[in-house]
Amino acid sequence: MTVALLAMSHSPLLEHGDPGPEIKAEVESAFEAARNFVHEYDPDVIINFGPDHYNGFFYQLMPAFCIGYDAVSIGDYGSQAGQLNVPRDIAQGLAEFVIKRGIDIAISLKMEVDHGAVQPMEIMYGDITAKPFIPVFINSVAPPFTPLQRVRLLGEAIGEYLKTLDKKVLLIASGGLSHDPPVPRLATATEEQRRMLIGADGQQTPEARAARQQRVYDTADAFARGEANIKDLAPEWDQELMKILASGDLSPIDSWTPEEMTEIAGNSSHEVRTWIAAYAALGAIGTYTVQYSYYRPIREYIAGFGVTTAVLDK
Ligand SMILES: O=C(O)/C=C/c1cccc(O)c1O
Ligand SMILES: [Fe+2]
Repeated sequence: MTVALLAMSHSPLLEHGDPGPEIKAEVESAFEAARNFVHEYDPDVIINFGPDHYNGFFYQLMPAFCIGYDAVSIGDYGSQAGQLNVPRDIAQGLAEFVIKRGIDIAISLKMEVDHGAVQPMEIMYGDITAKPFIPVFINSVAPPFTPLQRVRLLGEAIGEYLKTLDKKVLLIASGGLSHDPPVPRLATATEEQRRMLIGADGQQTPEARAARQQRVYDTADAFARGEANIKDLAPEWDQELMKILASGDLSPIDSWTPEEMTEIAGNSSHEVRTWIAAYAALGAIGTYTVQYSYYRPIREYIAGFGVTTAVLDK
C-alpha cells in the first residue's frame, strides 16, 4: 500500500472568469505541477473527497457523509457527464470498515455527483473515467454541518482502511477554500429555490439550471469589479488552514465552528472539509510532507484558490 494526496480548489468559473494572463498562467502552472505529480505517481485507485451543490444530495435526505458504490456525474457547468468507474468491492469494504469504526456514513448504490467532485479528474486526466474512483461525499454546502472533528475522524478511519489495501492510492480533495458563491440557501430561498434545495421536482430543468449558472457567472463578474453582494475571500484564514494541514497536526481545527467559518470565510468555506478528511486519512497512515503548495485569492473564480500535493515520509 502507498498513499499520496492532491487537494485543490474547484471552480465552475475556470472557463468563464478572466483574472488576466499572469494569474491564468500561474493557475495553469499549478495544475501542471499537480498533473506531473499525479501521473508520475500513477495510482491504482482514487479516493475522491468531494462536496455537492444540490445536484446529487438534497434536503429531502441530506447525509453528513456518503460513499458511492456506483456513481454518475450529472455534467453541470459543462463538466463531463456519465458513469464513473467505481470499484464496488473496494467502496463496499471501505464503507463497512468505516462504519465499524463508529462513523455513521451513508452509502449510495446510485450516487449523483457534480462539478465539485469531478473537476480535479478532468483537470488531471481529461477524463473522469481514467482511473478507478471511489466518491466520498462530504456535506459542505447544506447546513447544519457535522463538527469538524467528525470529518477528521472520518478521514482517519479511511486512512486505517487504506493500510489494509494492497494498492497504490491517490487521495483527492476537491473544494474550498474561502468562498461565498451565490448557491441558493434554505434560510433565504424563494419558494422555487426551496423546492430545488429539497429536490422536490427531481433534477432541475435545463432552463432553471441555465438561469442558476448565469447567476453565478454574473456574480463572479460583479465580484471581480468589487460590486458583488457576497462575502469577500479570506486569504489569511485560507493560509492558516493550509499551514495547519501541512503541519500534520490537525487537532487545532477541531474547535472551529461552522458558524465562525461561515462568518469569516463564506457559506461555501465548508468545502474545506474535503481537505481536512483527505489530510487526516494521509496522517493516519504516517507522517507526511507537503511537496507542492500554491495559493492565491481569485475573485474571478470566486475562490481562495489552492493546490497542494503531499506524500508520506519514507
Ligand atoms: O453554482 C454552484 O453550484 C457552485 C458554484 C461555485 C463557484 C465558485 C467556487 C465553487 O467551489 C463553486 O462550487
Ligand atoms: Fe464548490
